[in-house]
Amino acid sequence: MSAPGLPARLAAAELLIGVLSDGIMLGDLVEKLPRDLPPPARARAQSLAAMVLRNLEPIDTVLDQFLTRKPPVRAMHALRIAAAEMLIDEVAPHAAVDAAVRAARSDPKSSRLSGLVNAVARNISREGYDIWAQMEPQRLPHWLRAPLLRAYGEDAVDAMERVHAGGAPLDLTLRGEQPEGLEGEMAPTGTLRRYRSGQVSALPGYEEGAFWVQDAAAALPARVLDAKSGERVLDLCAAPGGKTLQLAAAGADVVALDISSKRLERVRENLARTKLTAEIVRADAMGWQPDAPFDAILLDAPCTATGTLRRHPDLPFVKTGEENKSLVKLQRDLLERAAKWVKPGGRLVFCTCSLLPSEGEVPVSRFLETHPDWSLDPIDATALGGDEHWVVDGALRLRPDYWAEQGGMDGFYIAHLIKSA
Ligand SMILES: C[S@@+](CC[C@H](N)C(=O)[O-])C[C@H]1O[C@@H](n2cnc3c(N)ncnc32)[C@H](O)[C@@H]1O
Repeated sequence: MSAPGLPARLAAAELLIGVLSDGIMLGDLVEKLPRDLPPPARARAQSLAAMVLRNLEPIDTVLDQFLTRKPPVRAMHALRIAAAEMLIDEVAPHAAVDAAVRAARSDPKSSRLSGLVNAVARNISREGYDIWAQMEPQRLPHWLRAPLLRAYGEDAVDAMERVHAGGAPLDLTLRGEQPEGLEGEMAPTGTLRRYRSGQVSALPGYEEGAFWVQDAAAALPARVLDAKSGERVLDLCAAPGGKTLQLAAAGADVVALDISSKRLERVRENLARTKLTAEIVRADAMGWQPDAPFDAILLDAPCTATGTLRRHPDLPFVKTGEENKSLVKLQRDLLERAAKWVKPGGRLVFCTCSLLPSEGEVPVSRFLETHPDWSLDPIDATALGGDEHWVVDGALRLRPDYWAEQGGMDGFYIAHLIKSA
């Protein structure tokens, strides 16, 4: 693979500064990159920054061998990016070293350090590979590692950390047939998985709306709900809309509700591109009331998103775990409200892309204890193309280390609840 152009490298360094120094999420930073940065350079910048964040701890350990003290931030990021390119992305060493030196020189704040960047990057190209081979994957932050150790044990957490280091493939949900020229590996659950990154909007079938980006695990809640043609279904907390599209593609009469106008724009764009329809409602679910009850509700509640670290390696650097408390209350309140909007005999899927039991198993079991008119319908994972061991106490407990050899999957908790008739 050749080294990316200078603009992509400089943009990657800006992204790293935004996450590590300013505590801003990558997604928000990418939106603010210069408009004239071409899409391929934008995509490359994002993937370089993500690669560094996923492996920051081991990359810095390698760099420590060649640095007597930490250089200023821009030179440090030039070196981190060069190390990631050489040691992880298999970029030819001379190209990565040259690009790092050019990046350092191009900025007045780091140009006087270009000699140091050159020397250290060359050292990595000679000796870094052997050191890298000894490195353990980056550890999760304590606020997350501790509850995951309690929930899943050390081997599972180690396995999750190994998968996090490798990032995520591109997963696509197909609207219908696989478009001609769109290559990928069909996962047993029906997701098309691509191992090469790149610009999604340039893929065959994108313009025609033949697919949308959605992690294999994130595609399962709508399949569990199994909406039928003509059913009135509420997608509660819908944006950016992957599940809305699935429900609409199944022929359901979908109301897609979310509090965020900005995120609902993405739902509108996705619906327009895929030529699917849904009624969009911008509202706070805590104050909204439907005109009539629904046959089924899919509640994808806001959560810590700790199941998505393969795709969001910035999260451990930006979040502290403090968010969990208010989210847990919101999840409980949303479930309580949504339950009232389901017809007798109707169904509700509650899911979160969290690995924390406090955002999955706990609220659902409390809900069932206090609502005798509701019961848990045990999920048959094999009918979805999954494995039996994904089911714990009748619900799907998906983990990033499942399908580890194929790039893993998002962590998700998915429960199927039925209201008595
Ligand atoms: C996990 S995301 C939903 C992802 C979406 N279901 C999908 O598949 O693309 C959670 C969503 O909940 C929304 N949200 C948070 N609080 C809300 C509230 N009080 N009422 C409605 N939506 C809310 C957020 O704006 C966010 O879009």
